[in-house]
Amino acid sequence: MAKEYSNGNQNSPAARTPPPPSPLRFSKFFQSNMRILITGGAGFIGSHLVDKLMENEKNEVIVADNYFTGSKDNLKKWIGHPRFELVRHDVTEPLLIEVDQIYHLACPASPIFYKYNPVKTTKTNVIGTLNMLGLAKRVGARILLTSTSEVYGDPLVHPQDESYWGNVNPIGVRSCYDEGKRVAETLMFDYHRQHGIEIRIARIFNTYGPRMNIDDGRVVSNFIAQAIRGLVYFYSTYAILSSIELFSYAIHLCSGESLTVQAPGTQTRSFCYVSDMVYGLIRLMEGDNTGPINIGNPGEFTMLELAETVKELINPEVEIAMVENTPDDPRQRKPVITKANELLGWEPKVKLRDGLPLMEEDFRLRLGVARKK
Ligand SMILES: NC(=O)c1ccc[n+]([C@@H]2O[C@H](COP(=O)([O-])OP(=O)(O)OC[C@H]3O[C@@H](n4cnc5c(N)ncnc54)[C@H](O)[C@@H]3O)[C@@H](O)[C@H]2O)c1
Ligand SMILES: O=C(O)[C@H]1O[C@H](OP(=O)(O)OP(=O)(O)OC[C@H]2O[C@@H](n3ccc(=O)[nH]c3=O)[C@H](O)[C@@H]2O)[C@H](O)[C@@H](O)[C@@H]1O
Repeated sequence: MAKEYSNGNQNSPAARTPPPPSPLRFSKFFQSNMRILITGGAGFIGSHLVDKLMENEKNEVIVADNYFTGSKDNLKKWIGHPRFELVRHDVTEPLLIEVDQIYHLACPASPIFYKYNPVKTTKTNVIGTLNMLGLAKRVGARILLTSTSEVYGDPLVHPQDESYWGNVNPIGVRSCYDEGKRVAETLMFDYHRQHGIEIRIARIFNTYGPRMNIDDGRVVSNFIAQAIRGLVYFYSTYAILSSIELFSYAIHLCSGESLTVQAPGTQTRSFCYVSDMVYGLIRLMEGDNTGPINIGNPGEFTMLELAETVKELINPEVEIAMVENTPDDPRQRKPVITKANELLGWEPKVKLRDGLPLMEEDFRLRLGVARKK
């Protein structure tokens, strides 16, 4: 029987019937494993999601990624595993594959990277999402889109709940990402209403943790790398010139890296640790709600507060420098997570002060800088 959808195309009830799952699922000899596609699975959040989903022996995980901002390194522990496959694939091209669930993450997330080739970013969000919805429709898979708090733009409502429609510049340098994700959300709901596709939309707020690209450009990864690199210079100089400490310190101040706070520094963000995020995404995929649902940590910090916290926890010697900002930078951002709480039973567990040191360990390892004894 045709399923009823509140905003569906009333002229075509047949079009609203969800597509049947692949007949393979009912085959006598077919394994009952859940086949899960993660687009963008070689990236920061995607690779943590892979780790979590691979813990369940009933899951087969397939990653499709073009490695623009992701890396095989993030998945090296799974390469060769019988329940894991890695495909070099650009989502702007169609993908023929048989799966039960699709976590659609593919899209550069750091402003530096999504602004690098804005036309490609829009294509990834629009054509890429269209292709993944086409795949979901063909095989009857459930699809989750990782949308973003950037759909709220420079919000005039604070904090932001899901009913807020946002304040987005449609022609600015960030629009390829913000408007791209907004169209991606539109496509998700139109496929849901028109074709009965099972959809889930997560609006992710700034997420941080191990495996972020060191030169990613996002604020937490920048500050941690800058704090550690500041130390390298200080400690190596200190080691060579230990008898003239003052001279060494002066060189450090002149040449070491500073924490680059983009002006005015009073803009706020809310930072969610990656394990909390992954848990939220899985809860959303497994639950009954389409969303959109905010997933983020409501703890709100100015960028100056974040810099002070990184300085205190990682390198009390590092300087904080005020630098020029980029256009259209949102001035405030904090999620209302009542929906996630009530509908998914989800809330974040890791506080910023606990998450930053976990990330520091990973950055030290990759930068080759041990903590000073
Ligand atoms: N990290 C955050 O704070 C945050 C916040 C809001 C939304 N999100 C969303 O979550 C998702 C993952 O973000 P992330 O922080 O892990 O970013 P990331 O850049 O580390 O990962 C994105 C992945 O997508 C891949 N990719 C990019 N374009 C592609 C294409 N055309 N075809 C195939 N693969 C492609 C990249 O190579 C990379 O592996 C993105 O959709 C992003 O918009 C992230
Ligand atoms: O959570 C989200 O929805 C979005 O958040 C981020 O976008 P943004 O908040 O601009 O992230 P950052 O580049 O980390 O910037 C955060 C703030 O830090 C500031 N910043 C950034 C870098 C830096 O070195 N110093 C600094 O002060 C920026 O001006 C900005 O105000 C992500 O990069 C997007 O992918 C994501 O969709």
